[in-house]
Amino acid sequence: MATIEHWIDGAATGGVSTRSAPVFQPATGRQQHSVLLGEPADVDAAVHAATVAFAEWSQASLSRRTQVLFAFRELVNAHSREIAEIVSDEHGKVLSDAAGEVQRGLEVIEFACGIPQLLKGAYSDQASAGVDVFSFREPLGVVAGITPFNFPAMVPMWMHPIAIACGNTFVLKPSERDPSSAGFVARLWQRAGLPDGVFNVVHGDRVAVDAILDHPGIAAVSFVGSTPIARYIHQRASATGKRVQALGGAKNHAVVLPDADLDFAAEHLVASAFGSAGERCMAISAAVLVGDADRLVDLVAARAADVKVGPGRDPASEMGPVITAAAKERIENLITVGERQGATVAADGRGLKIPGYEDGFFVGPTVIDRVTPAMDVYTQEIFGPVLSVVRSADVDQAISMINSNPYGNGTAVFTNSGEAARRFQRGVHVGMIGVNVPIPVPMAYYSFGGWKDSLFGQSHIYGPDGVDFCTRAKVVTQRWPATSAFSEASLHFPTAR
Ligand SMILES: NC(=O)c1ccc[n+]([C@@H]2O[C@H](COP(=O)([O-])OP(=O)(O)OC[C@H]3O[C@@H](n4cnc5c(N)ncnc54)[C@H](O)[C@@H]3O)[C@@H](O)[C@H]2O)c1
Repeated sequence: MATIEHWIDGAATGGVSTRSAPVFQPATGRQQHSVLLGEPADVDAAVHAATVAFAEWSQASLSRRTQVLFAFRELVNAHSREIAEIVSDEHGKVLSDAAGEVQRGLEVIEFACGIPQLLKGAYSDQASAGVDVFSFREPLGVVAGITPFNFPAMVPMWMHPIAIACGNTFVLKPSERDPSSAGFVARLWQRAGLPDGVFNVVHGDRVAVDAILDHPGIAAVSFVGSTPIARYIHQRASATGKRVQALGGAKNHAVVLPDADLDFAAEHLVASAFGSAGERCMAISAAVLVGDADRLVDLVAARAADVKVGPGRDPASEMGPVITAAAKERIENLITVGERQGATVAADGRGLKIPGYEDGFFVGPTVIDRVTPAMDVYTQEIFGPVLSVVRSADVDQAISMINSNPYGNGTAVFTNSGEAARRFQRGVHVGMIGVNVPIPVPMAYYSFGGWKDSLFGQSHIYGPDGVDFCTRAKVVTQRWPATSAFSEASLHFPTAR
């Protein structure tokens, strides 16, 4: 059985790693291969390669950087089907979802293609004082990315194309549950002409993560994953003086107001809650219903029962399995606890067996009605195909429910009232808001991130904020000729005109 290796300084390597973890195929429940678990010395080797490569890459002409990025974009596009197949097999999501994830990654690469040419500072005309004052942005050095299992191709692509476009070098620590696309992408970077050592992959668990967080050669850490780990990463990386952005988990509410088109709302609730088996940071996890809740619950439960669950590679499947046997057990257990705490199960996905895939980690679409904010199924991030229905008296109660929740990733409102939508947008404490659409999918050209426990660190990820995160400004004040008449006081403390 194959073992997935690290990618350091332009080559696959086992490094000093002796530990490995099994990688399962969620549809069959069988082990597909293993992945090496990196040691601190493996991280050190990757950081060393990235540091050496930084000397050349940070000085590469803007035209060269742009050409490499365009070539990388072409290669990812040409191999998008293969990347999607790797993702679908290891993660379990249906092939169309995996292909969609690669497309979103491509959009970030396209955004990154323009960065080298557009990376600008500012100029201040101080000609009267005989000086020029200008600023420019420089890359930081070695940037590390630590990523979750749920978008194994896309989330790393939120990070490395922008970091590399800005002139940094990169060390990626992907999720150990679906690690294979990282090495595939590394080879595409190499074929695109990226110098060896600029993009490296170290697989592993918390041992490799801690080695990254403590490594003095790493300037910045970008993390996406669950809230407890995001909080930990932010604290530990900050303690060692690194720039850090850490995106955490989510509990996304969608509020349906009485004037909304209920069929339309039901369709979107189902697509958002059960797409990729609910393993999306922007999945709607709680539907807050104001008004005719019974009718909407019936519509959603009927649609949930119609979702075709099966292996990701079957073109008929609309939803695949969840990532691990442990995730299946945790999700099913939460549903049972919800029932015990007084909720009613309107569509039940527990114990689902798919013919021919009896050992797969399948949980069917589940709708739990009459959930209250005190129940575990509401307070915990489920990260599975479960939609909780909470009934609310009015929009203000719904807003205060959302704001009392520690997560602040995204939310949505379904209504035909512009005034209610506007009140909702202004009132909620979250980072991404959908109006008559589910939680918006992040786009490449604007920065995004959650509020509260969904984002640690000030900077958001990708888009313009990603460029700021991956660079720092230098301000130059210069006087030519060196001997020209100049008054320091006139520059910094101009006298009244
Ligand atoms: N906010 C966003 O945009 C966004 C996007 C995608 C996923 N997510 C979140 O990611 C989570 C799902 O992904 P996951 O289960 O892979 O997250 P996770 O936090 O378990 O793992 C993320 C990364 O951290 C590492 N890690 C795990 N435990 C660690 C520990 N104790 N010490 C150090 N490192 C550790 C993992 O190896 C992995 O690379 C969900 O909470 C989801 O909401 C958020």
